[in-house]
Amino acid sequence: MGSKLTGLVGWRGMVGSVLMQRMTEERDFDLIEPLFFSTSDAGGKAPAPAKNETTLQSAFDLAALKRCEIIITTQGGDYTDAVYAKLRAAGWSGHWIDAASSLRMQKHAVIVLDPVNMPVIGKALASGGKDWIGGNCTVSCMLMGVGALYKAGLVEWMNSQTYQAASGGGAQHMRELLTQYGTLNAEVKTLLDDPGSAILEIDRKVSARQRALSSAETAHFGVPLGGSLIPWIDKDLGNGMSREEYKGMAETNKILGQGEGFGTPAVPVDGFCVRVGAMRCHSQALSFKLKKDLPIADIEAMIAADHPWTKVIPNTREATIEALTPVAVSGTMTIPVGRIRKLAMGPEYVGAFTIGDQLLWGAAEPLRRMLRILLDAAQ
Ligand SMILES: NC(=O)C1=CN([C@@H]2O[C@H](COP(=O)(O)OP(=O)(O)OC[C@H]3O[C@@H](n4cnc5c(N)ncnc54)[C@H](OP(=O)(O)O)[C@@H]3O)[C@@H](O)[C@H]2O)C=CC1
Ligand SMILES: N[C@@H](CC(=O)OP(=O)(O)O)C(=O)O
Repeated sequence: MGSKLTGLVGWRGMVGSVLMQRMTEERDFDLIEPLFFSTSDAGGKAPAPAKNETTLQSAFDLAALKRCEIIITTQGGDYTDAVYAKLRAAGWSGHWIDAASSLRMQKHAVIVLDPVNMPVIGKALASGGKDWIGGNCTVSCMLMGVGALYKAGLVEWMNSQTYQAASGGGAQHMRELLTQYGTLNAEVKTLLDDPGSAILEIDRKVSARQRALSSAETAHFGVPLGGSLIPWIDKDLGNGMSREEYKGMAETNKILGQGEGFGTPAVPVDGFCVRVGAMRCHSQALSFKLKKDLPIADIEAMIAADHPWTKVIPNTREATIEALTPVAVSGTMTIPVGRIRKLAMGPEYVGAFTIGDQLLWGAAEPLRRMLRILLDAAQ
């Protein structure tokens, strides 16, 4: 083996660039023949990991796509909507690995997060599954942190309150956030430079500038995010819930192979999803009702033993502010879980706080690992 023709679509985007970086670090390109696609530069030069196929193919050319045994796309949902069904209708029976949400809840698709759901992936592989979709970043990062409790069947329900980074919106959203921070700083720079200036005057000027940000300055988030937050992410489902909040319960249960479509009860998962001014880490405060009263030490031990990337942070002020922040986690594969303690509601109620880099475990890494699973299975 070692030369499966693998199509890469979306490789120069933000998620795609992180995927390329991880594939290079893990030497995945040694195991495949990559074929690079583009929606904007067909005929151009493919990037460095290219071997024999050095010309960019059109990402809408079904004949070129059909040549691939595996296609990995991080191009986005509009691309998936435009191409996937046509490609299958044209008789393509290869493996489709996708970061977009479009196909996630379809019956034929598996949401991939192998440290959590390898048995679900293995079962689908054995029965001829071909569609492998990365989960919502918040859900994937949460399950990478506390999946051990779900796997042990301990969770009666879970409430989550998220603090989601600008990167979840895309590259332009990150730029907008930083530009807003700069604008606000510039507004009060002179006052900040004067240690004797009045803080309420600084606050007044910042608030006035935030409210005066133009539509161009808030083009991506719609309202100011720098120095503020936005308690709504993704579409309005019309039932009081945001689509991001809906994904919490739907995707968590589907990843675990339970609930609708699996003939078992779903674990209730609900809460609020909030955009904050972090760069690329999604943080979440979780409250569990467990099915039994377990000592905190046992819960910590289960989480710590689950897989190599999770790390229990002692529930102390020092350890928390050192290791349980987006700044500490950004760009790393570690999923810290801290603030683990019993809640006042009763002995079965447990709280935790977890953080994950939403471009790594939240987007690129589960796709990369699925590629490896397919390559291993073919050996
Ligand atoms: N952002 C996130 O946190 C997450 C995103 N996803 C999924 O991944 C999809 C892609 O997201 P993301 O990577 O943020 O999207 P990007 O906007 O960064 O990239 C998408 C595509 O835009 C085109 N593009 C146009 N201009 C540029 C430019 N200046 N630099 C780079 N690419 C450019 C590229 O296509 P081409 O080369 O063909 O022109 C690229 O593949 C999302 O739509 C979503 O479905 C999933 C989980 C998390
Ligand atoms: N909606 C996520 C990012 C994302 O792309 O999610 P999904 O893959 O479920 O569409 C966020 O804004 O943080």
